[in-house]
Amino acid sequence: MKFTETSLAGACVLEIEPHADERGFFARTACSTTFAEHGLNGNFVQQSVSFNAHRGTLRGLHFQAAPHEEDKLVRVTQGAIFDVIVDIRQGSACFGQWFGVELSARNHKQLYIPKGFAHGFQTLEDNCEVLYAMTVPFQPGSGRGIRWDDPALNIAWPMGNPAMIGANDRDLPTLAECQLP
Ligand SMILES: Cc1cn([C@H]2C[C@H](O)[C@@H](COP(=O)(O)OP(=O)(O)O[C@H]3O[C@@H](C)C(=O)[C@@H](O)[C@H]3O)O2)c(=O)[nH]c1=O
Repeated sequence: MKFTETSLAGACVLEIEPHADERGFFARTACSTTFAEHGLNGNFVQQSVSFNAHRGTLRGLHFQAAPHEEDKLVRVTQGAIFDVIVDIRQGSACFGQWFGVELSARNHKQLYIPKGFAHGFQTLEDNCEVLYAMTVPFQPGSGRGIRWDDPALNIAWPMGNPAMIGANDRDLPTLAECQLP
């Protein structure tokens, strides 16, 4: 696996190193030992899938409140998304900054998102399937969000206004209005 740190310290883009032959290829997508060597937590306790029928669908920006903050590893098994993280670590030099990367079934890239980040994505195609691995179990009631169009964040969503967005994501607070972990 190739690890590339993003502009937001601690968050990494991971690329596979395929062993190719006439059948196709084999590649490791996660390894707790290798992750630890890069300062990442690879001890995932849950995995979930998100299916999105329509291009332009937006989910986010989400995080879990303390003490349930989670590290996440995100990848796409069908279609393509623009995946976004926002640094919400109080005292961080990058607080309030965002980073985005295209994750697709074709490029096999993954985004490692440490605790202290809000996360969201916009689908770039119809029928996108997104896989998440998390280091902390889902805690009903601890989910928090920041509005996708917070002017202070100024995220350049590639498809513009969401073609679809969940009811819970329509009226989220801005980062400045949020109670942070
Ligand atoms: C996130 C989550 C939700 N659920 C349930 C709660 C709810 O009834 C239903 C749908 O949940 P949501 O509407 O919150 O799903 P969604 O809006 O897709 O939430 C996800 O958004 C992206 C951006 C993330 O980063 C994820 O961590 C997660 O927050 O699934 C679980 O059972 N386990 C989970 O881990």
